[in-house]
Amino acid sequence: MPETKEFTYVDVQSHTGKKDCYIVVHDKVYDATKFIDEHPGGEEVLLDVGGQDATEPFEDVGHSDEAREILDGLLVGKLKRMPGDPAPSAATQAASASTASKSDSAGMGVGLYALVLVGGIAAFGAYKYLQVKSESSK
Ligand code: HEM
Repeated sequence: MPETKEFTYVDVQSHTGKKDCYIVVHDKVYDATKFIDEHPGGEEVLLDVGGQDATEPFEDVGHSDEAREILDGLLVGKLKRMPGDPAPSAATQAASASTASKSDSAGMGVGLYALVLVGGIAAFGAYKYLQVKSESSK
């Protein structure tokens, strides 16, 4: 069962060559060796991330489902994080940070609507109040 095989970051880091290239995406370890020559995005980019966490560059490209299927086929195991490893969660964090900022701006949008709504209600209230006042002063 290849999925259950665990690699430390140090294990992965030793597979950086064109004939032996492991990459990490979302904490899973993939043997990209066979795919290097076939990669539509070129072999350079894969060699660049050989032995490293490629979650961020992989996701940045917006790879298709087909690309993800190919990736699944290259799975050799999962990453076992050790204390002191470069935190590839930085990539995950960056990804979640951008999601967070996206939801933040969504929150802003909702806040803006709420503001317009509250402003509208206040204006309507003021209008009614003035109307009643002018009625009573007649
Ligand atoms: C083993 C991991 C990877 C697999 C299986 C893979 C697979 C693919 C596939 C199938 C495509 C064709 C378009 C698509 O279906 O989305 C593609 C395009 C591309 N990939 Fe990857 N990719 C991998 C890793 C990476 C990484 C780490 C980068 C880093 C920058 C990268 C950069 C690109 C680029 C720039 C394209 C666009 C090429 C073009 O449209 O001219 N890929 N990849």
